[in-house]
Amino acid sequence: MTILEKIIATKRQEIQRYTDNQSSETFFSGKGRLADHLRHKKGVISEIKRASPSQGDIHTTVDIVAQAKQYEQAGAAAISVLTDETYFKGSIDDLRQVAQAVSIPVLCKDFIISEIQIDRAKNAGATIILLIVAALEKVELERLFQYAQAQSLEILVEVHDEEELAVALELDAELIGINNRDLKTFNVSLERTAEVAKKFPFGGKQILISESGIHTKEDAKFVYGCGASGILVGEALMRSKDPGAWIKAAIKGEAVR
Ligand SMILES: O=P(O)(O)OC[C@@H](O)[C@@H](O)c1c[nH]c2ccccc12
Repeated sequence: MTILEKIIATKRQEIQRYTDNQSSETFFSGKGRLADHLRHKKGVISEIKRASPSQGDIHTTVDIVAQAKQYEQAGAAAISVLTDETYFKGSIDDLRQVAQAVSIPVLCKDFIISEIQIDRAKNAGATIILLIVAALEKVELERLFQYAQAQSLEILVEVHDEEELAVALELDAELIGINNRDLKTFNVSLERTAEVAKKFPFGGKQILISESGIHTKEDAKFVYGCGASGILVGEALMRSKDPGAWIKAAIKGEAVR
């Protein structure tokens, strides 16, 4: 069993137990669209990530609201919040707190396999959800994609290779993330972005986001140079003493395509 299969199996059990789905209050309005931001300028999607299966604990005691506000003040394009409890030590309440505290788009970062999770993300204040091509059958992916669209959510479709990119393009996804980390082996290489970008239809409505393993300003520059409009950064920001400075430097280091 790969780690991805293990996470999905756990998720199937977890969603049976969700009880907090009744909230009708949303913090949706006025946050804007990530796609609109990234169409005009390069951006950093800054992540709240307490722990991960590959790194173990990263920063479990973090004040997530203070961290999110620092991201926003530094000019982050959006904030990503890990909501998986078992493997990432996150929670839907983390997302709710962050969504209330900031006025930029908020991504619910989880392994979504059911509409229940999409409702829950929206109720907590997410404006973007993640759908991982490698985690879903094509019919499920299509169904969840359409469901999220109908809820006016933005959808980041995550791919890892050319074949998965083709699936994302078939869906007509606007936000496409290339995960530099292979969720089956945990291997990380920024070359993934370079490789998959060769097949990316630049100039159309699709927006490329490079995800994972971006640690330095040079890394950011490299993937922006491959054509990424956005980068998704977790660990480097969670370990940084000054995440605001990191974000500003990454934006400044942008390479023009
Ligand atoms: O911490 P990193 O290497 O900067 O990575 C952030 C983000 O890309 C990563 O958390 C991620 C990308 N896709 C995912 C899917 C599920 C969980 C986590 C992820």
